[in-house]
Amino acid sequence: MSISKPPRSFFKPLAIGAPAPFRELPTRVERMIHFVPPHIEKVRAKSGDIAKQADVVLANLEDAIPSDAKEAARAGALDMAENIDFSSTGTGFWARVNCLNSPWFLDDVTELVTKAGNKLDVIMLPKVEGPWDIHYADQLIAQLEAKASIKRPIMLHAILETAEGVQNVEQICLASPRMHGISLGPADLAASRAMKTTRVGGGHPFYKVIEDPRSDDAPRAAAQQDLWHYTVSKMVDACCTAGIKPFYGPFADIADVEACEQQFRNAFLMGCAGTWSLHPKQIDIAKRVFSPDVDEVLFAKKILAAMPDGTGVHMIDGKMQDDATWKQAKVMVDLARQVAEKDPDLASAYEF
Ligand SMILES: CC(=O)SCCNC(=O)CCNC(=O)[C@H](O)C(C)(C)COP(=O)(O)OP(=O)(O)OC[C@H]1O[C@@H](n2cnc3c(N)ncnc32)[C@H](O)[C@@H]1OP(=O)(O)O
Ligand SMILES: O=CC(=O)O
Ligand SMILES: [Mg+2]
Repeated sequence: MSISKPPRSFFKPLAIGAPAPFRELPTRVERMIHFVPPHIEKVRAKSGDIAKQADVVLANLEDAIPSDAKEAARAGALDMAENIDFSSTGTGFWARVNCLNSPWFLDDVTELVTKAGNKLDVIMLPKVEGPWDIHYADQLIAQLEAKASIKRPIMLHAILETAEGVQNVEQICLASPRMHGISLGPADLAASRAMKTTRVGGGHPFYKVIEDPRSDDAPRAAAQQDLWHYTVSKMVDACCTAGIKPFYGPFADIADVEACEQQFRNAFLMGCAGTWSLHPKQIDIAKRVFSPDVDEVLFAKKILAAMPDGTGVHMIDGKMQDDATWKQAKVMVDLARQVAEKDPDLASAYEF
């Protein structure tokens, strides 16, 4: 016997008076989720300007906030909700709460939902291990939404950062209509898996493939491989099956902008919708990488124009096109249209 909810119940609010969950995710460009440490007044003061540049601004209450600054960070997040105008730029406002087994989770969620619930788009939930974590947070948020008469449902975004979470990622994605997406958490995940790296995201010089021995005894060529390929692939498939969005997570070598850009680009090509930015200079990198390439968009537009009903076979610039490549082109052009609405320069480059 199945223990999943009957289809008619899946979209019912979990508390009387709570808003009904979204049936479709709101259409939003979310190329980067910019992390702000809200307990630092100087940085918080800049987050109004950051909100004009970033697609999403997130008040971080979890890791990177010292335990004696947790209350200050929570108060800072409420201050951001009250004093920053996110709506005029269509910028998302998110908060990363402390994890479920911490002493701060309950107060984080209670205060955020009851005091800032009409401003908050998404709660990011760290260290999610299975669908049971989502069910608990889902029910609690619904009760608080009802109590505070919140008008629109607050979504949930899980971080994939434990071996158990990776094992259960499909059920996590399908656990609730409140789910917005999943981000890869390579630091906690590396620790959970006992991976032998101190890096946060990106490659590792010791994780590589080398060419066969050479007859001239010359040094053998080697190329670093992607430590995160398996997890990102699994996350993308699980998210797309559930109709939610996959994201890359943090890249902590702030000075190495080239490696950051490459890690972001790999994630973009594999299907991720966006990434995290930890430092202002990562915002522009993410914007560049997660906006589709102009030449690819122009080529995709040619495919759509050549096959108005999306069927048949055509040759364009020497390349075979058919119903499948039409769908690939549509992914590219649909995203370009969304990006173009936010970015007039790209709108003209994409020739909309
Ligand atoms: C594994 C994980 O969980 S990752 C998620 C948790 N980690 C985080 O959220 C980290 C967020 N980022 C930060 O705290 C900081 O960027 C740090 C600690 C990484 C680096 O900070 P700094 O050494 O101060 O960086 P730097 O000196 O280059 O900063 C340049 C300017 O940008 C500002 N700045 C730095 N980070 C941010 C940020 N995230 N948002 C807004 N402004 C920022 C600084 O205040 C500074 O401003 P100023 O020139 O007016 O003084
Ligand atoms: O929270 C993020 C991580 O990499 O851990
Ligand atoms: Mg983490």
